[in-house]
Order: sequence, then C-alpha cells, then structure tokens
Amino acid sequence: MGRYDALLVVSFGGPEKPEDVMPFLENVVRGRGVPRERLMEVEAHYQGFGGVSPINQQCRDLIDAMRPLVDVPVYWGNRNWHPFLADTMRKMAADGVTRAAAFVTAAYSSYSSCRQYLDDLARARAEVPGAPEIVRLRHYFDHPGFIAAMTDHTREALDRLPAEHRDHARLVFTAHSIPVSMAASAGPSGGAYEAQLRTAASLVAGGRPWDLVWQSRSGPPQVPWLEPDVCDHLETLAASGTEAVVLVPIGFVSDHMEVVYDLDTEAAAKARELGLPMTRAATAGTHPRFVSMVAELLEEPEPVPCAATCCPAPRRPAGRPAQEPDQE
Ligand SMILES: CC1=C(CCC(=O)O)c2cc3nc(cc4[nH]c(cc5[nH]c(cc1n2)c(C)c5CCC(=O)O)c(CCC(=O)O)c4C)C(CCC(=O)O)=C3C
Ligand SMILES: [Fe+2]
Repeated sequence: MGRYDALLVVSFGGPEKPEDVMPFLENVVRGRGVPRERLMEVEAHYQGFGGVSPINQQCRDLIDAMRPLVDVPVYWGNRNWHPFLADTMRKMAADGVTRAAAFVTAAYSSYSSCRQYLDDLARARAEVPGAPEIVRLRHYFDHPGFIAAMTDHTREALDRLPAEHRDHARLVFTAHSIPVSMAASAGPSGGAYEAQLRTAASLVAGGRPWDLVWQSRSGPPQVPWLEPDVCDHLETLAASGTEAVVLVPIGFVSDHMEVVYDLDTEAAAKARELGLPMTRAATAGTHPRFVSMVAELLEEPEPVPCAATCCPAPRRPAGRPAQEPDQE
C-alpha cells in the first residue's frame, strides 16, 4: 500500500437506545433551524423502532466486509453519534496512524452530503494533537461498483413485484431533499447534487422509465426544499395510471432510518392506500461490488481535494441566533 496507513469510515451516526434519541437529534439539528414539532415527529419515528437507528450496525457490517479486502487497519467515526470522529481520531493518533484515507458514507456533492463531513473531519483533527492527515476519497456516485450494487438490488425489487406488473413498473429514485438554495450551490459550479443523482439513476435505470423525487424533508416550512416529495409523486403516478412502482433509494448507501421509516413505513402506506403495487430496492449496503469499490478507491491515484468554495455552508442572516429558521 504505502499511500495511506489506515482507512477511516466516516458516517452520520445514529442512536442505539431510547435515551440516545433526543441527544442525537440535538446534535444533528444544532443551529439549523429545524422546528421543534418536526423534531418531536422524528423522535417518534426512532422510538417506534425501539430507539435504535439501523445505521451504526450497518457501518459495522460494511467495515467487517471491507477488512479482508484492504491491507490497512479500518477505523470508524461519526458526525452525530458515538463513535464520534474526534474520539476515533484520538485512537488513530495513539496507534501511530499518520495518513488515513477517509471513505464517507454519502456519495454526492452538497453541503450536507460533502462539505459538512469535511468540516467535521477538520474540527475533529483540530481537537486532537498529533491527529493523522486525512485524505477524503473521491465521490463515487457513478463508480461501477456502486452502480452495479444498485442495479442488482433494483432487479431484485422488480422480481418481488407480481409477475404481471414487472414489465410496466416505473422506477422511482429517491434522495434526501435539501433546501433549494443548498442544491443551487452544490459542487464546484452549482447543481451538482441533483445532476449527480440523475447520472446515477439513469445508469441504474438502463433504459426503463424513471423519475427522481425527494424524501425526508426537514427544516422550517417557509424555506423551499427540493420537490416533489415521494408520497405526492406516488399520488401523481397513481392518478395517471401507472401500474406499479419500484422505489430505489439511490441517494443513500444503507437501509437506515430515512429508508426504513420514510419509505418502508410512510411511502409504503401511501402506495397501499392508492392500490399501487410497490416494492423497494435495497441500498448498496454490503453488496460485494460496493465493498470492493472501497478497496479500488484506495488504489486510485490520490484524489484532488474539493475546492474550498465547493458546496458552501448555507448562509444564515448575520446577527440572528443560530436556532432561528434559515431564510432564503
Ligand atoms: C443530503 C442528506 C443526506 C444524505 C447524505 C448522507 O448520508 O449524509 C442525509 C442523510 C441522513 N440524515 C439522517 C438523519 C437526519 N437528517 C436530518 C436533517 C437533515 N438532513 C439533511 C440532509 C441529508 N441527510 C438536511 C439538509 C437536514 C436538515 C438539517 C440540516 O441542515 O442539517 C435529521 C433531523 C430531523 C429531521 O429529519 O428533520 C435527522 C434525524 C440520517 C441518519 C438516519 C438514521 O439514523 O438511520 C442520514 C444517513
Ligand atoms: Fe438527513
């Protein structure tokens, strides 16, 4: 190897017991103007699953699958819950790691899915004397490994539809909605979040009819976010005679809470109400091609880091307290 002496898996983090849910949510929304009512609603989603988000175990599974394929130690740190990035950074420093590659469990460019992780990595490093240098591996939304995993899982979901609908099913790709202003400034020249999602979706769709829609909208109601919402879109499709749908959560890499609640609970209930046959494709998870992709990324020439102006933080009006809603 040589280039890196460790691999650091960087993820979102999630609660693993009921008492962890509120403190986790406070970490996620600190200073972001998410209304209290929305937070209480989301808390109920987590408590409905026993206070356990699936995301941490999914990270452990991914790491276990990666270990045999990479010849450096693999570490794991989260942005919003234990194991926190700074604690992991301390462990890496104590183990003598000097230069680690970082694999982020978010595939696309935007403040929330890229820059915020970079900022959190930088903050964690600044807290830890002797912290290793961190080289963030490149965006992988169009990597053949990610696309192959999603294509396989989409095929499996098509096969779970009643046979008579398989040939006419519409693929509905979903991703986390973000504020319209964040989407406009995503990537080096704006619009990259949606453009990258469309690239990935069209590679997975392979000629079948498809749409890209949004899920998990947060934030204050007066701030515009990307639309349409997946549930509204299912209504539109049902009204226009669509026979069946396969939901493909192309915007995420594991079946975490936004997938099992917002799609498998909420969107699935909507489809039933509409009498619309629907299945949901698994995310990349521990698909062998997704796992081997990480090993391949480690062997690539060192990635060019994102420009400092890429995916800027959403602007908040000067002089307003951080807890207040963002304004456009
Ligand atoms: C683009 C994007 C991704 C994809 C990229 C990536 O994967 O990073 C993503 C992933 C995730 N989002 C997650 C959870 C949450 N996101 C929230 C809130 C927000 N997400 C946003 C964006 C994104 N989020 C934004 C702009 C907000 C508003 C607040 C803010 O400006 O930051 C909130 C607050 C409550 C609410 O939903 O209102 C929660 C609880 C989990 C964990 C799931 C689990 O626990 O299993 C995951 C993987
Ligand atoms: Fe989120």
